[in-house]
Amino acid sequence: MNTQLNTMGPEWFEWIKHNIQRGCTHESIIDTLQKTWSRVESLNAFNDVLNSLSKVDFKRPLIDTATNFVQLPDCRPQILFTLSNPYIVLIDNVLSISECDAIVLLAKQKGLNGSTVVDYDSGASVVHDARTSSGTSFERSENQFITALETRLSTLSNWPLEKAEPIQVLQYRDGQQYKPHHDYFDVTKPGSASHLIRGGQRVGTFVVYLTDVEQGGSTIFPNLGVEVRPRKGAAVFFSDVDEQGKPNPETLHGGAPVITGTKIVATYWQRERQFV
Ligand SMILES: O=C(O)CCC(=O)C(=O)O
Ligand SMILES: [Fe+2]
Repeated sequence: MNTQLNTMGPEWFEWIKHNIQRGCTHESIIDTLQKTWSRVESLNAFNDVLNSLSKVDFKRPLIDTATNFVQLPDCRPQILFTLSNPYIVLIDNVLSISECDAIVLLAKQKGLNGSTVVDYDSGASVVHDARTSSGTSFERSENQFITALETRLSTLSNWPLEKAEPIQVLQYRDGQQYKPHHDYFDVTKPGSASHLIRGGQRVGTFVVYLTDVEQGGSTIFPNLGVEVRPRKGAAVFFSDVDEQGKPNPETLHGGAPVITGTKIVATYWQRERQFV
């Protein structure tokens, strides 16, 4: 590890770029960097170079909203609302009522535990009063309902399911909420590096409503004055990044407290690259 007060000079960035382009494994590049630099310095530099390479022709998940319905092989979701910047789309009939019930049942059978948030400094998952829901996560293609949901969301947004995190199910009741936050990782925070290395930035978020809620529980976008009320089987999608791939602070959003009823959602976060 580097003990002098050096910062990584441009020759290191060139070296990383050269090695990525000649096909070295990411692990081997990071291992070599760590012989001279700390883990966080190494991961940050590596992520910076990888990002600068992928931004040349940046693409993000997008939903085809040319027509009001999207014909998928096994269902026909309906577009109800769009906003261009930040890019938000509200889609109804992503899941049928019985599919919602099946996913809720499967999630409850697994057991719902206190939700966590990412600690900015360490990157660890920690329980925090900003997020009081409970939840569980499914492995990719864990069962027929999860596979159907992942396939629909990836087809709808033209983004392969390999570039997404496994689906999580969250439950909120009696005042539980998720205070406004961003889903993207703050690249200036040391705790982000260990997340970014697993597939790059979060570029798309789906929140799929698995229950109707009597009162409260909206997905809120405080900077936009937009509030999406939960509707069983519907989903809200938003791009966490702008057209250039830069994290978009206007995507600030939260889950408002549930006042009456139970809100259960499935979340699906999409990454720049394959999620590992
Ligand atoms: O519950 C919601 O409406 C939003 C959930 C959310 O923002 C998240 O899980 O990151
Ligand atoms: Fe979120």
